[in-house]
Amino acid sequence: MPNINQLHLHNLSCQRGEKCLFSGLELHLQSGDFVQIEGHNGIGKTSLLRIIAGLATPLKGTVHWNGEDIRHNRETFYSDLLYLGHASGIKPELTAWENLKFYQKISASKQGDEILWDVLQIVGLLGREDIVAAQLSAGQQKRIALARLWLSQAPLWILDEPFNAIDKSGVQVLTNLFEQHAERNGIVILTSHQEVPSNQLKIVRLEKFKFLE
Ligand SMILES: Nc1ncnc2c1ncn2[C@@H]1O[C@H](COP(=O)(O)OP(=O)(O)OP(=O)(O)O)[C@@H](O)[C@H]1O
Repeated sequence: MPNINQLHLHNLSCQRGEKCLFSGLELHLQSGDFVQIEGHNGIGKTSLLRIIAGLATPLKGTVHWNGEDIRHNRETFYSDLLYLGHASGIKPELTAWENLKFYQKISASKQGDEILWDVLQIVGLLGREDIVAAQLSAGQQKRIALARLWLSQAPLWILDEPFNAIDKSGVQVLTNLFEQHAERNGIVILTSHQEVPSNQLKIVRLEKFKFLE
């Protein structure tokens, strides 16, 4: 039986510029949770994801991963985390294949090339693997970035708008992957401006924690 992973956000407040966006945010998540952070444009969804990923500092509060404050335990936390932000993080001068190979190398994966072909097929880029990313469409570039999800061993996935530029069938394939990841002891936290076709999804409404002046 694998250990249960736990993420605990305690009393989080966030300030951007002069403005306090949210305060007193409490959230306990554990393996099996597939969560969407919801709220209107500008409420602070990206800011919250960046705080959870340790990329931004909250005004107040803490993020604990498996009982440890992420500020005191960065190495373990980052090896357990896959964060995909708005920017795709792919290298435009490399081909789709080279981008995946590069990711495989930096994540010290022991998997061989075979899985890269499988993943290229799943994300619909087989046959386009030799084209440099800069010459692919926005949706195809996004698919290269998302292909990392199939190569990742990290239990915690934090995904900012993973469905942007992705067509309807792609949204379904990704949603199925997120459900499977949660079922396999993982945690998925995402934002999305489109509906997520899953009945396993839990919604966290950021309005509930909006800072009222
Ligand atoms: N670098 C920055 N400096 C100051 N304020 C910022 C900065 N980046 C964002 N903000 C402000 O912080 C607020 C929250 O931005 P954030 O991107 O977290 O919102 P969001 O809920 O993800 O929005 P969207 O749905 O439009 O993606 C916005 O009002 C924005 O103007």
